[in-house]
Amino acid sequence: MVRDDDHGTLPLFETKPMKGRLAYQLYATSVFVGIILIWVYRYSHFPATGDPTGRWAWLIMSASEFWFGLYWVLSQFVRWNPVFRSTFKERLVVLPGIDVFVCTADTKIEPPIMVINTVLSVLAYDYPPEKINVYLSDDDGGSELMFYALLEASAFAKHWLPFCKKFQVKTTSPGAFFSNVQEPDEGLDDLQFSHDWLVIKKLYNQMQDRVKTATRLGRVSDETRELHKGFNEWNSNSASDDHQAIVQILIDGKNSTSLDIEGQILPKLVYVAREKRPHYSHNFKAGALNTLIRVSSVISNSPIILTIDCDVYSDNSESVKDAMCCFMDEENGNKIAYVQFPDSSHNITEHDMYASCFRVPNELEMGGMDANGGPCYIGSGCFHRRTALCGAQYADKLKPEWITENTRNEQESTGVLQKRCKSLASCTYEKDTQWGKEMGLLYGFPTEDVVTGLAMQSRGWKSVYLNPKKKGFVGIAPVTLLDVLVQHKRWSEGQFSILISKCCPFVFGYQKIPFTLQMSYTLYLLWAANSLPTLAYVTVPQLCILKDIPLFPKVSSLWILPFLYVIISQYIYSLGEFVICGGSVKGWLNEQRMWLFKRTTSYLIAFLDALLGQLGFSKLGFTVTPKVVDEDVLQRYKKEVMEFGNASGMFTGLAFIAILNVVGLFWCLKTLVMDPGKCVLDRLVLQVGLCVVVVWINLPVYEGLFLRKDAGKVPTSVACNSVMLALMACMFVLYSNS
Ligand SMILES: O=c1ccn([C@@H]2O[C@H](COP(=O)(O)OP(=O)(O)O[C@H]3O[C@H](CO)[C@@H](O)[C@H](O)[C@H]3O)[C@@H](O)[C@H]2O)c(=O)[nH]1
Ligand SMILES: [Mn+2]
Repeated sequence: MVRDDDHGTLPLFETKPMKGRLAYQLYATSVFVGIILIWVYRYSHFPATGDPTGRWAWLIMSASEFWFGLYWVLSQFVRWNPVFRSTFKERLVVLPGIDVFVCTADTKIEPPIMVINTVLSVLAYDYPPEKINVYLSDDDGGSELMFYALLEASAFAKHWLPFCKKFQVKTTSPGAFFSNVQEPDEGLDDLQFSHDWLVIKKLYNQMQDRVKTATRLGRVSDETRELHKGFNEWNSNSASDDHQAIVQILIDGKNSTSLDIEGQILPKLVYVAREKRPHYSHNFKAGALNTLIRVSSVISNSPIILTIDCDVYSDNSESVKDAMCCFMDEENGNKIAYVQFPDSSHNITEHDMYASCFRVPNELEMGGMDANGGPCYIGSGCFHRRTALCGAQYADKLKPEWITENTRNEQESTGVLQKRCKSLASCTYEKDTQWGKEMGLLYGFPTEDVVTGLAMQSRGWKSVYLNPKKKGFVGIAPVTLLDVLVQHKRWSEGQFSILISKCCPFVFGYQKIPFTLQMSYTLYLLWAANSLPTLAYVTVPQLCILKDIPLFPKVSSLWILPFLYVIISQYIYSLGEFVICGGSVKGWLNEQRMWLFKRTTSYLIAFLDALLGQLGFSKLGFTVTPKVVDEDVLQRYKKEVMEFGNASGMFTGLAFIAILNVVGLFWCLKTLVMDPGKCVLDRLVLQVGLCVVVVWINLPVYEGLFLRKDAGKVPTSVACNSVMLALMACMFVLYSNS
């Protein structure tokens, strides 16, 4: 650390509160008053007599609104007082070593060429190469494809790293770099750059062709297999769920083969495929990461660990230094367990049709969590303190050791070392140990990340959120509606099962983390629980229109005011918040649609699955999100045309709701025309308004149901089922007694 004689030690990062919070706090208080008035209205206007259907409906509406009110209160905890951090990289003097963990699981939906781009992007960090160690975990270890691709990457790195260094390239994923930076053609200064650019681009293309060809063929040629003895680890019996442990150090960082073309040392690069056997539970990504923690502890044992997914490349070569500023800060660094960067994607379309940007959480809510004790860990783009990740309690007095020793014996040959690592990657190694419980990533949840972050905070550590202008990490967002819904099912199920397990923030974090942080976590852990009230809100009032049962105050009643105030002001606020965070109005509308879609499908299934799981009836799974799709699907995605081309039950649910709301709207118009004396608009105005909003949100669904002809339309079977279900529900309500 820099010693400044006048000021003592200068801080390496600073924290700034968000401006204009008082105005927000006043506004939020007014909304809260509105919410209370709504609750009062529900309670005081309960229809004590009359139609039991009406009473049930009223009860359901009251419960839903009570829930939404409480959820709104929760959402204030991440909005009340967000903070933002910035770093002073130039003040850094000590640079600790770092181990980077990249996980991949399936060569079919996670193409090796994408994975090695991610690996190359971190190899080329603007950081001393002897301090970088990159580990790739291949959970598809039955095939040698990924190993082959990594071998190609290790050769290409010898050209790529000097190039990045020479021209201070920030986007160090070659694929992304060559698609962003077109060949420079002007200016004498650029002569050298143009020349090198062409040379490297050619090398990259050749490598890409070779890797893609092998991927397409699904195997590696015999000549290629001769190139490296590591290929001998695979034999004809290897299957992705049945193979021995494989550890191959591709770049050792010690000998003459670990130099780049300019004679500079290269970072270490290690391929790891943990042992897999049928009938053993492998604990998905959490298990993969724990294996890497152990293997890396023998080879490099760096004090800092970065975890990223195979599609998430580094887009800012300075992120390591940014993160180190937090850890190394004299005053506050000591208590930080992890530094989380936001999740962003490079394939988002203009208006973000599937709301994959997480705009408001990234730009605002994570800062709110940071103020409350630290952001949650979201799996990718997160730097950890090794000891904290391995289960250490935070201890005030303990000074961290930045220069750590690994257990590697200098005389030990690579072969012997690899063998030692293999035993750490075996199926049985974790038996009767604390791995997955007290040590490393926690097992038993589809969102191992969130629960592990919470565990670290509950051991007394803090975390920090860094969101510099130039994004640190960029991944791939799913490009079909079903993939998005399935991903959200995994997340919301994982989150909800944390809440109903012993890892709940109120139990796990009891007296360990601040109350405000417990509440912030709860906001996300309760995603799934939003499904029931939302489902009620888009079905019950609609069905009640058919029976002419009013569920909201009349236009002529003063009680309508709190409803209007809360609804309108919250919509305007949410739009404003979204736009300030960098979104468009259409993007916001898309977000509202996805919000409805997720709550009525993914979250509902997740809610039920999590409960069943808690009771021991359902087994844990992890559906890996596809990172590649067919060309015509991709074209539709680029044109922002929704993809329904799958006979999924989730789509039946969506279409059912869409149709029900149209029926409600028509019924109301029918009464208006045929029975003007009934004053439907006065009595049912909010209900009708609700139908209008839901219908409007669902316009793409009707299009997919009735108008489109392409392969992405709603399949006929889904359309028939949903229409039938909706009509049945209406009939049932219309012709039931009372
Ligand atoms: O058995 C498995 C399954 C997955 N993965 C890897 O885990 C990562 C995340 O999987 P993905 O399908 O891309 O899930 P996402 O929904 O995109 O991932 C988010 O959510 C996960 C938790 O649900 C976190 O682990 C991730 O970091 C976070 O980006 C990928 O690199 C996979 O290769 C494995 O290594 N082994
Ligand atoms: Mn992903």
